[in-house]
Amino acid sequence: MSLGDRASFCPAPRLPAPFRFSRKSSGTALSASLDGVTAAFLVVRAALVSQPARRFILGICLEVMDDEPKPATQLHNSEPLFSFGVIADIQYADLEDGYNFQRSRRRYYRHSLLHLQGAIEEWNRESTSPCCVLQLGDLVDGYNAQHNTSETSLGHVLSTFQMLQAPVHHVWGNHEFYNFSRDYLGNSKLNTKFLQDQIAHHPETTPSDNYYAYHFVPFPKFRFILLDGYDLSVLGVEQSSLKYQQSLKMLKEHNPNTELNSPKGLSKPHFVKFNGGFSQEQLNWLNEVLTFSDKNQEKVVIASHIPVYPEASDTVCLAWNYEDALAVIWSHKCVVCFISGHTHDGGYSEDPCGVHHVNIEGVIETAPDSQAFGTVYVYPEKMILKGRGRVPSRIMNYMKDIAFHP
Ligand SMILES: Nc1ncnc2c1ncn2[C@@H]1O[C@H](COP(=O)(O)OP(=O)(O)O)[C@@H](O)[C@H]1O
Repeated sequence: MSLGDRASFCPAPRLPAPFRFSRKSSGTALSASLDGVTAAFLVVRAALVSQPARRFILGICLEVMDDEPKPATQLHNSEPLFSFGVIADIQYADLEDGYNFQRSRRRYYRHSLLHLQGAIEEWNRESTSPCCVLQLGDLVDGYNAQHNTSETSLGHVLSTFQMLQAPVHHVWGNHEFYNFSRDYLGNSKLNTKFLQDQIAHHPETTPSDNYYAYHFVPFPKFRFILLDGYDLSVLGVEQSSLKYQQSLKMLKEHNPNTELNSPKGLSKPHFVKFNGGFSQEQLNWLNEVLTFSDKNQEKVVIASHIPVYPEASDTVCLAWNYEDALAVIWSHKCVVCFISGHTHDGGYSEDPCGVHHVNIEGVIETAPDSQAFGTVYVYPEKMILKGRGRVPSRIMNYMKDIAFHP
């Protein structure tokens, strides 16, 4: 990546002094205060130091600019090639407001449907219609199962989605599995695999039916990949199945707690029942698709319910084998961003290989007077996420140099 790419978004005179930077939008991670002189020094230094350090320093500068949501008009004034919508963790249930497990965040079960409706109305009003919407999982809340309202609630959410003038791609989250079995989901409207694209003469890029993942091309040279973060999971699968047994073994090896949803005392707190992982079979498939995308000089967007990059997420929310997913992603140069949900608090970080990890703030924990969704505008040299409400706007530049091989 040339200095020019980053520096155009990080001019020294615009750096506030002192300023605060954060690796996570929740503000719970690395943060520091630097004065303006130090900031200017860092920018100059960035041109001189090694590539990884340069990326890190310039990444900080970019994040400083990204901390405040900005209107899209201030970010870019030419027409995008295309755009797409993102929304996460709607978790609808016809229930009074409640709280998360720690009782630290209010959950607006009923209002989440109105938030979705508001998002759809805005996407439909956009001058450039989004080519699609990525629904990042947890569409209906697990409480529906206890109230016998799983199908009714799913029906309400899906009929709301029918107002959308663009196709929606559904990712599956843990709350899908609290309500439905994997077999049920596969036969439901939440299975949007029929929207996948096939790559002629490359059968290795066709996903197997053992996991719910696929890829599609919304615009020439741009490929979107939906991943199944509950491919290895004890949720939604028959206890007699081999996958259940393997998943339970993996979970228990890292989590000795009686309550497997509890991360208490764990050195790897993401080994909890409400997370899951990627099978080697799915990772091999991902590797084949990314290999094709590299050769075909494509830019790739990956969508998953569960995040894979610790700096951008609450560590308790990461995929069990997030390191394996990162190793595949980092061995290719085509991936621009990894967009996920699950954390509800959101988060962002650019990793050392220039992949932007974006966790979209959850609708379910969004107060009625706010919003939580976004539109990503795709340009030849970058993507710009225009966040609404508590979703911050982000600039995601493309890497121009070769892939980093860990
Ligand atoms: N620290 C914890 N200890 C025990 N159970 C937990 C803990 N955190 C979450 N859970 C349980 O895990 C499940 C998923 O938690 P929830 O907060 O609903 O997930 P999500 O963030 O996906 O909405 C719920 O049944 C919840 O009660």
